[in-house]
Amino acid sequence: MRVSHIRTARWCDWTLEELLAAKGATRVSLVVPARNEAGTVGDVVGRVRDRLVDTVSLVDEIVVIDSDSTDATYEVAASAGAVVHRAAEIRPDLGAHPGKGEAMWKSLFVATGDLIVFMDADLTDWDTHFVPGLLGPLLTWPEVQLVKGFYERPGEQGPLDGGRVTELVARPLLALHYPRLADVVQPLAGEWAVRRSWFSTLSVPTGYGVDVAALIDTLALHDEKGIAQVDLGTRSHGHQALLDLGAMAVQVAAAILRRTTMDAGVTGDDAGVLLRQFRQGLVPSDRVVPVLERPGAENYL
Ligand SMILES: O=c1ccn([C@@H]2O[C@H](COP(=O)(O)OP(=O)(O)O)[C@@H](O)[C@H]2O)c(=O)[nH]1
Ligand SMILES: O=C(O)[C@@H](COP(=O)(O)O)O[C@H]1O[C@H](CO)[C@@H](O)[C@H](O)[C@H]1O
Repeated sequence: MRVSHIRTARWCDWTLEELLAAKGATRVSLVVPARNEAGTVGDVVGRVRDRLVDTVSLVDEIVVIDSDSTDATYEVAASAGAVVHRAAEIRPDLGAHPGKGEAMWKSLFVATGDLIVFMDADLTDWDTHFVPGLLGPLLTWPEVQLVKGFYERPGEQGPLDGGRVTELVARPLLALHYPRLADVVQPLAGEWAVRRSWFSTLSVPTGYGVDVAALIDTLALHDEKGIAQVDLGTRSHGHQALLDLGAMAVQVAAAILRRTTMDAGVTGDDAGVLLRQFRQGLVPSDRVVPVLERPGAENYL
């Protein structure tokens, strides 16, 4: 049963020449949120700079938002040619929170693009065609506000489908509450692109709920026609431990449920969900998982 139709393309549906012609005076920012990614962020920045900034002018700036790193992420990204900002130092009057979504929200105060392409910093198997692929629909289909990437995920035991949180949390909750998004192949993909004018109106979860929240909010206001997805080929990334993915799952579930009538039950600046996990049998290990959301950045621009 086909429950929805999300317009789907392949990254190679547009040539670079076509995209450059469609781009005209539109500004494009690549934004990379990065927390302790000194091992991979230099490659992400360096290759995009080499292929899409220095050689052709598809990307106008590469902005790395250093999200409270304790390693050399800042220095590595800067020497690879990115404009680097520490999330906590952007608009200090607005406070600072940990998390990927916070880094992406704060990027709106420093990135200058009309179009923003987000890419994770922990990519290991990827290529620079991700960026033109994600820009294709935004540059050529005016009704599209948000473009989601999808890909095959090669694994040691053959291709993996979605990641663990994708398959066990996001997809089941979307099937229950947002069946119109069932066609979205990778709802949590960190590689997506959006019009600044739209993203800056959105409430943004500070943690890992950011990606799915933007998808749901785009559907709510713009219907399926506001969303496109692009096949980017193959992609591999670093993996977190299962217990850490438990915290990601809380944030993804909170972002989805908050958008239904079933609020996750937490509000306010110190909002957090107590997650009790068990290590070595019966040893409880508690953590408070932040599920805070930032109001649309346009309120502060
Ligand atoms: O507090 C955080 C956590 C993650 N990230 C970045 O968000 C992206 C995706 O996060 P992560 O790699 O932790 O997720 P995974 O890919 O392991 O599921 C990466 O570029 C991280 O460096 C971030 O900027 N701040
Ligand atoms: O899909 C998921 O369950 C998680 C974790 O994936 P893995 O089980 O480690 O491959 O990955 C998602 O979230 C990440 C953080 O935002 C993104 O980087 C991935 O693209 C996304 O698939």
